[in-house]
Amino acid sequence: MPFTSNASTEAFELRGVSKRYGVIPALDDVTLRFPAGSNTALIGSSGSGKSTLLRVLLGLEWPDSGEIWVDGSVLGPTHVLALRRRVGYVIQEGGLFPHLTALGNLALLPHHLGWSRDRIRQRAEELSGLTHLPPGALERYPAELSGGQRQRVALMRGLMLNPDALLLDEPLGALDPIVRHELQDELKAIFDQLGKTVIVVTHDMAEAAWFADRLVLMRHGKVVQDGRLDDLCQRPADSFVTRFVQAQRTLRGAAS
Ligand SMILES: Nc1ncnc2c1ncn2[C@@H]1O[C@H](COP(=O)(O)OP(=O)(O)OP(=O)(O)O)[C@@H](O)[C@H]1O
Repeated sequence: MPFTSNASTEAFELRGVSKRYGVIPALDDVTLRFPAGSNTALIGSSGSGKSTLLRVLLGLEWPDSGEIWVDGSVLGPTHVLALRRRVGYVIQEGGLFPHLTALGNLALLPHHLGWSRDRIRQRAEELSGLTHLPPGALERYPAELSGGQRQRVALMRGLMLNPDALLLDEPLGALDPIVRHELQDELKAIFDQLGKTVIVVTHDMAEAAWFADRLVLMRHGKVVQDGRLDDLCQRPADSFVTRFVQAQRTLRGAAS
């Protein structure tokens, strides 16, 4: 089931989705649509349910109630393997296997799907160009790469199978400000170039607005506001949105 470019079908949709861990509501009656080809940033305080939202879209967790729709069909256990091949998932600090080289990490899933060594290397080299991974880095182990290089490899791993969508959970959270800034530019260029459905989780509103026109702000498992940066700043849905916006301290503000 390829992701459709038909505007009437959403790439992903949550319909009244709730998920609890014990007494904690990680997602509380969330309804959201993510059109094919759209870029969305999920923001919110720690523990507001952003990662859980990505995980239920991938079938890594199942909602207690409500439905997940992917490309016009309800997501069920039988779709999960196919879905994993069609959706690249990138997490903070990459989640690379330390005992495998960068290429070994990239090769895992394609190898399992029967790709030849040549095809895997060719795809890895193509993606090295796209993500600006330096020559020779494919042969190195994760511990021999910088944080930024590891994150590039993690992104490449997410892109290996040319997925229709990318779900990124704090992909730049662990990087120093200069590398983070560089990778923000590169990721944005990659999103624009590839035109995939992208959902990115970040704590940083400026980064969220850089990646996506649409910002979804969450709190205690609920969507508090869904709109553009301007809407959140100029027309906050409630006092939490105002506090969240004001908490994003600018350097200029800090210096004055
Ligand atoms: N496997 C789990 N077991 C128990 N509680 C969990 C589990 N996963 C998440 N939670 C809880 O569910 C809530 C939502 O967690 P989630 O990781 O989705 O939030 P988040 O917004 O991504 O947070 P952060 O920004 O800190 O990563 C939190 O209160 C968290 O402690």
